[in-house]
Amino acid sequence: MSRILISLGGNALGTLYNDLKQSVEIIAGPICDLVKHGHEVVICHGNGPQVGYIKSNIDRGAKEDKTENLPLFSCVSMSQSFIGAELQNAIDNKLKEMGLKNEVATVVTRVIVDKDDPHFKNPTKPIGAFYTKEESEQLEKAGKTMIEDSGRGYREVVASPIPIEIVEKNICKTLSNAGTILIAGGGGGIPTIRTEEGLKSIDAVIDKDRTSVLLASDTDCDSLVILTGVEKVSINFNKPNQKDLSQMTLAECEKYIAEGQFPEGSMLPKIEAAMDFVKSGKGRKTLITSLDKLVEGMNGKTGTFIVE
Ligand SMILES: Nc1ncnc2c1ncn2[C@@H]1O[C@H](COP(=O)(O)OP(=O)(O)O)[C@@H](O)[C@H]1O
Ligand SMILES: NC(=O)OP(=O)(O)O
Repeated sequence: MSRILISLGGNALGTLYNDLKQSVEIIAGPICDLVKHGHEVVICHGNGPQVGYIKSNIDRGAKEDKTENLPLFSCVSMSQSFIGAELQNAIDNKLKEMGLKNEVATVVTRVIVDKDDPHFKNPTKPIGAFYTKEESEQLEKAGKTMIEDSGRGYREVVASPIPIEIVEKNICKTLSNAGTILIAGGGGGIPTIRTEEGLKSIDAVIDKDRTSVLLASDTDCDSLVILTGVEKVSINFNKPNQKDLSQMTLAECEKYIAEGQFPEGSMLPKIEAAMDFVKSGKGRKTLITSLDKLVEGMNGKTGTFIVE
């Protein structure tokens, strides 16, 4: 039996509400299967598309309907409860169907960051919708920072500081030790700084793969599985000479990072998180694969394993 941290990609969960509904259904079965076979599961999910949509709807409402505007960190909190609740429904229903008595809970999670983190000055986290080049140029003129995102179109990017500490780490450990299927650190957690007046949330979107490594350590997970939009990590991604990889050692990861094989706003944080997890304990591996390949990947039949 092992305790597995499953990190679910925000883009892999789907950009639209119906995509999200379908994705949570796809993933609920294999997660409950793991539980049935005696494993314990901790889930961390992304929120890139969802937090962008929440923020732009709130911005539009504030402009057109005279409703109040809300900070980005509030939108991160909303994305945690919104995605968490969808996951809880899908997992709960599957648990009942399989005759399992485990419970599932989402913890609203704040994550400490450094207010002087240089990432605040250099936005790298893509959020919201994908735009054409022309639309992106218009949005840049309106003050947004835009990037080209892995051949999928142009997206707004926001600051993504490095997560330092999960505020609710003891609660997460207690719930996990009690056999609860835990959903925490959603959207990378609500970015929060320590000030003389106390804790204060701050506008940014933390990378959930980096937060997953902290959560895995806080809840004593022995495996990390990163589920995203591709079955395998590649070199020369999206080029005619693309090569899909079944395994990468830490040394190979370093080499490919130095070659610029992994973009900052998408695959790079996953590889760096995977490497951090592998380094955190002897014999640890990280699996990166797609949402629908969790079982095959866990059986060693597909995906990319990052190993020592
Ligand atoms: N070298 C690479 N190998 C595989 N996928 C890559 C690579 N470089 C960029 N990508 C892209 O990165 C995506 C994963 O990043 P992203 O969509 O941000 O993740 P998430 O699913 O966590 O939201 C993949 O679906 C793929 O489109
Ligand atoms: N917060 C975060 O990492 O989201 P994505 O998984 O959508 O990039």
